[in-house]
Amino acid sequence: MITDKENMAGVKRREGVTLAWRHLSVYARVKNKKLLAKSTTTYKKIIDDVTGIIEPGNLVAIIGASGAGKSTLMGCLAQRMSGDMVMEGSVLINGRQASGMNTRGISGFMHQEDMFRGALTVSEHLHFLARLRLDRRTSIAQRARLVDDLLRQLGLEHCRHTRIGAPGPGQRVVLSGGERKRLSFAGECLSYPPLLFCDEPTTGLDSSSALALVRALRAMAIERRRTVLISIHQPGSHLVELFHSVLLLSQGRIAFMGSTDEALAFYKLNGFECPSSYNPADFFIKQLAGSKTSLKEETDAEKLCSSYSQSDSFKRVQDKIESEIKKSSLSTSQEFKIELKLERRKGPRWLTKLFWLWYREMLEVARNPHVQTIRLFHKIVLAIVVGLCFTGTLTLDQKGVQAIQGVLFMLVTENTFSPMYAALDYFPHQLPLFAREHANGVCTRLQFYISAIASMTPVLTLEPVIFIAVLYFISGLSMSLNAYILSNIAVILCINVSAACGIFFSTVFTSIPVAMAYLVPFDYCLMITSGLFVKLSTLPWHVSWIRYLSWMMYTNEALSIVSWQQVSNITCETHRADLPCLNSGEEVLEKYSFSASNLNCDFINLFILYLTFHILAFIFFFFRSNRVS
Ligand SMILES: Nc1ncnc2c1ncn2[C@@H]1O[C@H](COP(=O)(O)OP(=O)(O)OP(=O)(O)O)[C@@H](O)[C@H]1O
Repeated sequence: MITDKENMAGVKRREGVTLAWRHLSVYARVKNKKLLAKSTTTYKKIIDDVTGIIEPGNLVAIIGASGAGKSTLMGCLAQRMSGDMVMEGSVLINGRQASGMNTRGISGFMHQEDMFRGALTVSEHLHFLARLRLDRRTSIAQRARLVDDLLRQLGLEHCRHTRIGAPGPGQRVVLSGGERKRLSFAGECLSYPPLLFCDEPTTGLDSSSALALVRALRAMAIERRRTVLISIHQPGSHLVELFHSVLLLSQGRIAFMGSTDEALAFYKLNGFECPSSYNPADFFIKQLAGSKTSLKEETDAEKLCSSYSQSDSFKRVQDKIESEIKKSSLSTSQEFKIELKLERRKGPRWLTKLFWLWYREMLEVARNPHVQTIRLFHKIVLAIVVGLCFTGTLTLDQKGVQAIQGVLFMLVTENTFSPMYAALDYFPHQLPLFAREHANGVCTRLQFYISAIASMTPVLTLEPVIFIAVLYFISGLSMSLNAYILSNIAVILCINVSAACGIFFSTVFTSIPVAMAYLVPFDYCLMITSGLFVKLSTLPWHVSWIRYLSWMMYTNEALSIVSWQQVSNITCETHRADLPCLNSGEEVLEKYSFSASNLNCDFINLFILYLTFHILAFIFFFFRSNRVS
């Protein structure tokens, strides 16, 4: 077993915390959207005036039928409620009002549905979590030992180098359900938090895996004096024996809280005797899920809840809470912080976290090479097809002017639309996992956002470089080295602005189809004002401002300038004076309302658009992730 000394270098052993809650009610905010009238909000009561206490060294199980409110109560106690929930009453840690920051700082939360980055191996997942969550003074050797010990203790050693895998279409799940649960538990055990919440940890496990997991939880509670609260559907009798206490929940109310024997005695007192051959948990749930026989009559569950609120067991709970509050009033808030070891904890440095988050994202990109390979293959094939269409047409005469502008426009469109639509999926897809990691203190919103963008940038740089190289080579477009480099910079900026715009739309709208519905007309406006279809100086005043938002226009102008500014003689095939003839690159630029002096401005404007889209996207991401978490 790993000792606390090894776990947190320099940090003294934690004494454990007492979690209590008084008159706690939780409501779900339900918005009733109406088509033509103002939408209204109603509140649905999910947890109804509950009071309870859990002391250190105890493993307590919330037992109740499906929909009883187990997950909601646990989320509320752990201060990890979803944004549409409202809480009333108080949650106390060591007798003091718990704040979200304090609770999350000292607790771990194992969710009902596990979520991982499927491309990582079991060992990598734990190593990353250790780097992102443990005290910065934990040495590399200590971290490695901690991970090794956890893998051994939880029977995950045989799959330490196995990829976790991900469920879903086109994905492969490699770890079994039980291994995923144990891995999820291992992640929470890394820092051995004084408070551990596990929402349905045994769901989907066979009885022996469930037993092993609950035994590990019990051992953690006893040996390390941790406070462990789990919710469980229908535990087998061999599991019930392992709980120090059960919290029986029915429709958001507590029907009993205490040891299993006390619960059986309480039930008996209320006229419900558990047959000796029965699993107590099944018996409890059977009564809790009982239905009304008439409108006036109380259900068995309601009777039990009312009886419990008058019982001696409930009074004892109240007395314990009172005594906790009294004890806490004797200490100062500084002493409280010291008690929780909050002030001594030194999390990883901001930039260190950012680096590991970025590294993890890059590993995911590298581990999914087929996605990148398909994208690169698509680019190369398209560049070849476009290049072949223009072969032999890119001459310095009147027909060549149109062909060269066509090639340049292809560069713009190909590096605008596909990256923009591809980016729409990224944040909605990552948001649930981010919300969990954020609540567990793994990363801040800004760290997550920057690491995600930084991991996309290498691909968004490589793709246009390859596309331009193949297209220019096949089509035979000749230009100076300087012009070639500037073209690359313009197109790299273009693709990154497009992706930033896609990300912005994906953070504003909750669904991808809705985002697409708004993005398509926006694209058309940008394309029409890009300079190819209509002379910009002739645009009517009410739409002419759109071109200032059009990165397609800036890129088109920059590419046109670098391609034409050095050209001084364009052949005029016709000698008829009444037909227009472009004699120089300057005249070509003039035809499209472009000016050679705008080159630097185009680059700067592209960069400003890149920053603006990301800043706006981050603001929307901030508020949206708030709602999710
Ligand atoms: N955001 C919400 N809006 C409206 N109702 C909600 C919301 N979240 C939960 N509920 C309702 O609250 C009740 C309790 O839900 P909760 O998930 O806490 O139950 P549970 O006991 O954990 O169920 P299970 O064992 O099936 O996971 C359910 O009836 C559920 O439909």
